[in-house]
Amino acid sequence: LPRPPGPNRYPLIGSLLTMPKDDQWITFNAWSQEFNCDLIYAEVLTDKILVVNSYEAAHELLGRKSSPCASRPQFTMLNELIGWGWLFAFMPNNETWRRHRHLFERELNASQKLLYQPQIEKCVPQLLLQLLREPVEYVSHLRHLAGSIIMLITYGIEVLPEDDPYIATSRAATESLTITGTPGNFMVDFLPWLKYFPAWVPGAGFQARAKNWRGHVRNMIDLPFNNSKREAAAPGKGTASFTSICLDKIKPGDDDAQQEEDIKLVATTSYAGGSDTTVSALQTFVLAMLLYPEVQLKAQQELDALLSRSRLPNFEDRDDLPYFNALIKEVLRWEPVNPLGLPHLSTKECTFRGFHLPANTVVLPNAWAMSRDEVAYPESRVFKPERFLTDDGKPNPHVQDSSFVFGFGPRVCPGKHIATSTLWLAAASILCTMNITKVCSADGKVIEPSAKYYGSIVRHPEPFVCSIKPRSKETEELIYAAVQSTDP
Ligand code: HEM
Repeated sequence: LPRPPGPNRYPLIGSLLTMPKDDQWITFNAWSQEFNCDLIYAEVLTDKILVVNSYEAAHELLGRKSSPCASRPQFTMLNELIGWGWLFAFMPNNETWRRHRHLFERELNASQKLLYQPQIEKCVPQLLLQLLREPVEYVSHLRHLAGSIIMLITYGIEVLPEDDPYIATSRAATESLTITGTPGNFMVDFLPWLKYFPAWVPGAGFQARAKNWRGHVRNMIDLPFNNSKREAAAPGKGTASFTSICLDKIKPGDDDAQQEEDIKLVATTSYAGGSDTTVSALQTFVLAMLLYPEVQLKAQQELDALLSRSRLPNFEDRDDLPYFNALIKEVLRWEPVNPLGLPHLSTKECTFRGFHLPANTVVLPNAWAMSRDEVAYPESRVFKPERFLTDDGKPNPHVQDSSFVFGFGPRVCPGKHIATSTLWLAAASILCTMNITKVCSADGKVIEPSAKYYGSIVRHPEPFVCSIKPRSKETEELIYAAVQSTDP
């Protein structure tokens, strides 16, 4: 059987010269249309790559429990030299991955709301207060929110409002994910034998950078866990968290050290997987509100009708806000956080839709292409929550929702409930109390955001200015009251 269509291949280098360097998901989607096939196959040096450009194909190939593509490719810089290979998001489909994933899902699944919703409700009022005091720094506040929620859920640690050491360490470590996750940044990923070159050899500067990041990653793994363990051991102290609950469940006589190491590494995975991604979605929410004031107003009217501006929203209100729920789905669809998802790897050769896929093919689900499917989402570039609703404003079961942005099958994002809950409550609370509007320059011209994105493994909007102000004196009072009640 043939391989799927793709760019021209040359001996030895394959399609190296035709592979796009930036915004690859756009070129892959364009190739898919050119070849009239939602599967695109390319070879680059020794790597085999399959890009899946439609939801249907991704669901069929990756969505099954027994999918042959449930492993992950190993990148020398990321996994080996920096040490991220310890985190289950980057592990191959092996016994340790299964153990770690099971641990995460056992404690943080959709029905364990009590382990994450109260924490989110506790942290969101702090975000509102920070936005009130220093609106210009809204991106830092969103980062702080995402970090503080995950630290509370995983370790029971309440971080400092500013300059928190845990958040600083984790940010220094996760910075390496953004840089090493961009294909082509490190030659050692294409020529793994370069890893044997010592740091002093010209061209081996990557070794020094890896060593520096390795230190941050080790601190990120050890520091919060050790403190959380100490807190949990003190009688009557410590908030129940993923770590404390898992430590309590260690059965005496089992391999305690191994189990403790598992808990420690799974806890770190939550921060690595959940902080930057959630921030990106929150930034997209702010951008959409800035560009679509009529959507903002409509969501505020729905919130006001339910809450009468007399209290902040909470998770009990979820079923009563269909327009706002559609808005959250649209935030995730409009500009997918991970445009190419996370790479999967096929572990055996297989046949799919009449094509032959060799073993060890890297499979990239093109979430960006899925979000631009004009049949599923007409006028896909426009931010339009109504697309998820029927004419009478109810959720439309016939429209594919935006859950594809969380990936597929056995590797689907296990943090998606925490992510959507965080996005939901933060966005609802902001809309309830604040207006997001464009600002004018000194000469009176409205400053438009570029609405462009940067990054590859996780994308963020380019920095943009906006005004975030309380909607009224009453909504300002609501914020102070909420902060008081969560942190008397
Ligand atoms: C809007 C926010 C988020 C988005 C868009 C997102 C998206 C994704 C995607 C696309 C994957 C890869 C799925 C696949 O390979 O098919 C993934 C994996 C993962 N995510 Fe998320 N995620 C988000 C938030 C979170 C949060 C808050 C956590 C943790 C609390 C988390 C933890 C993980 C983990 C541990 C994996 C690896 C799963 C595995 O390899 O088995 N994510 N996420």
